[in-house]
Amino acid sequence: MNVKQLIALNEVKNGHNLLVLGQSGTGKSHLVCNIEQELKKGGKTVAVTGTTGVASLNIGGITVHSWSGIADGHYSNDKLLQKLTIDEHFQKYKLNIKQTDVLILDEISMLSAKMFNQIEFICRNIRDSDLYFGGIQIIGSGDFFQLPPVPDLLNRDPGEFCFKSDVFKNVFRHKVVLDKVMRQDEPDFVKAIHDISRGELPTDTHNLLKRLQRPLPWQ
Ligand SMILES: Nc1ncnc2c1ncn2[C@@H]1O[C@H](COP(=O)(O)OP(=O)(O)OP(=O)(O)O)[C@@H](O)[C@H]1O
Repeated sequence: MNVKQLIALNEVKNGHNLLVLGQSGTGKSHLVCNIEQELKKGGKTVAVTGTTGVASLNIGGITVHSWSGIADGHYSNDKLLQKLTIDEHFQKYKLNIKQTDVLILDEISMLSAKMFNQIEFICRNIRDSDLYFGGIQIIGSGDFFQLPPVPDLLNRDPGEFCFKSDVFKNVFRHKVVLDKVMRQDEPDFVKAIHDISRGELPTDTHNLLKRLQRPLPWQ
């Protein structure tokens, strides 16, 4: 692992909630897998979750929706809590919440504020605690310049970024920004990805993209 990744791992080992940010290819998923292994070695129960099926598969986890029972978000907080308390079909989710020491939320940029708040609410209440997430250690990882949450108006979720939630600000007091792209080592290409992810197109990036233009094979 590189220096920033090691700093992040250390923060986690010290028991802090941690937000890991960094553009595409900076090694966020790589770090998450290492964190999982290290914590498991130390005897912790770690839940590795992502916000989409593909993101979860990438890190060998499950979606946070299937870990927690929030499904597509159509339950109110009280209804979901009631289901987790008395519905036998929800006991596996209740067990997840009760038994987990560390919850990893990968690709957190796609998790809406409403979903984030609901997960926090059920964890706190099921674990009967005053602490955020009922004291589960939370590791969020992602890049808010990548995909945003999908609005779900049917379930009254406008798709606000989770960082807009006050809970988010209080939960993530520790943050590490990974800044070394590990996936590519061509500086021009790395810079181009950085520019484009921020919606910018300076002349050098524009020229690089134009240089890559070629006719499609069937043209
Ligand atoms: N410390 C490291 N040493 C060697 N290879 C690394 C290291 N960290 C990451 N990598 C490699 O760099 C590549 C990109 O890493 P990774 O997929 O974790 O990035 P990411 O930030 O999650 O990217 P994205 O945001 O696109 O999902 C992977 O092939 C990974 O194995």
